[in-house]
Amino acid sequence: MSIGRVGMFGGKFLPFPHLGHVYAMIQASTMVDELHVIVSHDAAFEEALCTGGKTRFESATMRLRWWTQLTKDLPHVQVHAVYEEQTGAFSDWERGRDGILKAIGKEIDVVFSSEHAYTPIFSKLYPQAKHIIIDAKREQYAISGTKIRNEGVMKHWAMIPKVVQPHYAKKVVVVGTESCGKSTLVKNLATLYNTTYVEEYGRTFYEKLGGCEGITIKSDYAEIAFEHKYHEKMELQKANKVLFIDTEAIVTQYFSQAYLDQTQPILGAISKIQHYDLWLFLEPDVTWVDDGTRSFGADNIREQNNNLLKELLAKNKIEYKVIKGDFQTRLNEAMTHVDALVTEEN
Ligand SMILES: NC(=O)c1ccc[n+]([C@@H]2O[C@H](COP(=O)([O-])OP(=O)(O)OC[C@H]3O[C@@H](n4cnc5c(N)ncnc54)[C@H](O)[C@@H]3O)[C@@H](O)[C@H]2O)c1
Repeated sequence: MSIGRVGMFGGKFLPFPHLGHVYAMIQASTMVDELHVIVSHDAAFEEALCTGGKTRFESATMRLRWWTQLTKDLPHVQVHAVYEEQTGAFSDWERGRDGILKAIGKEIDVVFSSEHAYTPIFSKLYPQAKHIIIDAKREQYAISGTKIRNEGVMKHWAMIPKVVQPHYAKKVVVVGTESCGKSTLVKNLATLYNTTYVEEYGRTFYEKLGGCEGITIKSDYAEIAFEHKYHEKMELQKANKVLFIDTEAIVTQYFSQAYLDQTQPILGAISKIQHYDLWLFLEPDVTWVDDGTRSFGADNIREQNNNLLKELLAKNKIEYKVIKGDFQTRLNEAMTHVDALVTEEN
C-alpha cells in the first residue's frame, strides 16, 4: 500500500551503499509512488572521515554510479548526487535541504531513514512529510558505513552488493614462461580461496586451431589479449575477494617475441593500462611437460626465455614475488603472499 507519492532516502553512503542501505531503499520503494535516493556529498569532509580508517574515499560519482546500477530495474526510483557542505552537525542538513528539493523538483511526502534520532530534524526541514523508520535495530543487515570505514572492506565482504564487489576484489596474476606450473597453481589457488580464475587465453586459442607450431600470425596476439581481458572482466564480477589470473599482456608480448621475433604495439599499450594487485613470477625450475602446444623445452632455451620475460617485466617496472622450488613450496609461498594481500585493507 502506498503511504505517499514522493519519498526521499538520503545519506552519504560512504564508502559505498552497503546491503543495509539497499534493504532500506527497496523497502522504501515499496511504500511510495516514486522514491528519490540522495547521495549527499562533500569530498573534503568525507576524505577526512576516511583518513586513518581502513577504506579509501570514494567519489560521489562512484556512489551515484553504484546506486544507479542498484536501482536500474526500479523505474520509479531515481538517484541524485547533491552537494551538502558538512561539518558533521545536524545544522548542515538545512543547507542540504535546498539542493535536495531542487534535485527532486517536487514536494516530499515521506522521508525514510533507519534512525529515530533523525525525527526532530526531518520535522523541522520537511514539516509536511512523514518520517518512516526502517529497521532501526539493523536486524536485517547488521552493518554501517562507519563499521566498514573502520574495519575494512574484506571483513564485511558479505555486506557488499554484487555491483560494488568487483571494485574491491584483488587481482592476482601468475606469470612465467611455458610449463612452469601456472595453470595448475591458478586453479588450485582459486579452489582454495573459493573464488574464480581466468585461464591463459592463448592456450585455448591455439587448442581451438589444433596446434601452434609454425601457424602463429601477428594478428593472433591482439585477439588473445582482448579476449583475455574480456574474461578478466567477466570473472571479476563473480570473484570472492580475490581473482586469480593466468598470464597478461606482458607475457603475451613475450610469446610474440619468442615465436615471431616481433613486438606488438597494442600489447605494449595494454601493458601500460592494466593493473594487478599482486604479481607472482614462477621460475621454470620444475620438469618440462610437453602438452602438444609447447615449444622451447631445452634447458638453455628455457633459461634464455625466462630472462627475456624478466627483462620485459623490468622494462614495464613490474614488481613481482618470485615463486620457485617444488610444487608444495610453490603453493605455500603463493598462499602466504595472497593471505597478506586479502587481509591488507584498501
Ligand atoms: N539535508 C537533508 O535533508 C538530509 C537528509 C538525509 C540525509 N542527509 C545527509 O546524509 C547524512 C546521513 O547519513 P549518514 O552518512 O549518517 O548515514 P549513511 O549514509 O550510512 O546512511 C544513510 C541512511 O541509511 C540508513 N542505514 C544505514 N545503515 C543501515 C542498515 N544497516 N540498515 C538499514 N538502514 C540503514 C541510515 O539510517 C540513513 O538513513 C547526513 O550527514 C546528511 O549529510 C541529509
